Amino acid sequence: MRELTVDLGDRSYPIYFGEGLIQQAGQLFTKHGITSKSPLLIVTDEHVAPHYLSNLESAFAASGYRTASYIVPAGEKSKSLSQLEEIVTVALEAGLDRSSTVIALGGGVVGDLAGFVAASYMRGVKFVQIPTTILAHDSSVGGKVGVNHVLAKNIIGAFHQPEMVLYDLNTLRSLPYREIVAGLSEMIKHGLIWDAEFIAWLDEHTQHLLTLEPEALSYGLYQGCNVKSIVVSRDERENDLRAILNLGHTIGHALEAVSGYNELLHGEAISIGMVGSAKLAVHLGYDASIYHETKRILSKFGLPTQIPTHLNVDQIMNAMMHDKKFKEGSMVFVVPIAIGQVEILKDVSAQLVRQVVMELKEDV
Ligand SMILES: NC(=O)c1ccc[n+]([C@@H]2O[C@H](COP(=O)([O-])OP(=O)(O)OC[C@H]3O[C@@H](n4cnc5c(N)ncnc54)[C@H](O)[C@@H]3O)[C@@H](O)[C@H]2O)c1
Ligand SMILES: O=C(O)C(=O)C[C@@H](O)[C@H](O)[C@H](O)COP(=O)(O)O
Ligand SMILES: [Zn+2]
Repeated sequence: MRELTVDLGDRSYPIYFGEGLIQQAGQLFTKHGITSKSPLLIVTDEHVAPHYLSNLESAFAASGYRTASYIVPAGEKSKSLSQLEEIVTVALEAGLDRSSTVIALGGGVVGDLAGFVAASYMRGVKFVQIPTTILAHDSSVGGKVGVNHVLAKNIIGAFHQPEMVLYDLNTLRSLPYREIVAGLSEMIKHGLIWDAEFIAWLDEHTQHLLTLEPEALSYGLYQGCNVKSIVVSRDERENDLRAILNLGHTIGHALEAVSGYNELLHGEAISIGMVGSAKLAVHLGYDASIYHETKRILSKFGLPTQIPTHLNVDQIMNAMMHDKKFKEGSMVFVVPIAIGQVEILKDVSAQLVRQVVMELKEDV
């Protein structure tokens, strides 16, 4: 079993990576002092529940914990205020109090939603992440939780760190291939923003990752989480450095919003966004090799690098104006300046971004 610590002083927490951790969940909760007279509330989704919910419930029962559970529809549309309200109803009916714990069993959608329930129920209860997608190596670490608004992604939310993260690598075996590919997009992002050696390793192990070879998968997830936890430990509330984790997200979030949150997967949208940021860097005078290398590695993993032609440029530009990095009329963009290194540029011209979006549609 691999282990990492997210270093946040007295709110530090462990990430455990291993096979069969769901079966050990009750023991790990007890080891970490998570006790509760009320039931633990497990939030999951309709694809994950049939595979893993009863195993998790049995593991808790074997350690003397009672559980309640709630299953949301799968997909981005469940990151909504209406789902949050449904879960709060279940929490009240099950008798959760201020000492209770909410558990996310699923991908980033369940993690963000359940985390926001934990952040807001009775003004905050404990939270544990049990990620079941590759993408969730990113979403389960760092404490960003929240839901979407029809006009903008993740616009209602909070920072609420988990007590721990239990990454049971066996769960990844049931992922559809498209979700494996999309999840690897954020792993590549962690290399592009911080670690050129990790990009070289990803390049070498592409097939091992796409086929879920156990040692490659475990190391890739570990190193992705390692980059994320270093950044979060240095700037938990995104005052400055943490914005680098947003590489590709200004364009990517806009693409998700204008396509109705059901066409592009998050990792796919971020892949296109990262190519856009690299293109922007070239327009700003950085070396063209950054763009070619970014596009090459993403394509090698089978990720999209072009905006679907039917999406409207004006709508994409409007959606970008709702980005949380858009401050006082200025577009803030994270751009790669070398492989493994990015810069946060304030005051990027909207005209130039528009040109990049148009080029991304035409694949020039
Ligand atoms: N909070 C953060 O820091 C952060 C970071 C990155 C992404 N996110 C958010 O995460 C979300 C995307 O996460 P995601 O890609 O995990 O999406 P997801 O949670 O929708 O999961 C992807 C799909 O896989 C299914 N699934 C999940 N685990 C499975 C398993 N083990 N076997 C079979 N099917 C399984 C789900 O039901 C869903 O259909 C987005 O909303 C994004 O904004 C948040
Ligand atoms: O943790 C972060 O910080 C990130 O930016 C990680 C992103 O991959 C993630 O998609 C995050 O939810 C985006 O945050 P937002 O503040 O732009 O909504
Ligand atoms: Zn993301």
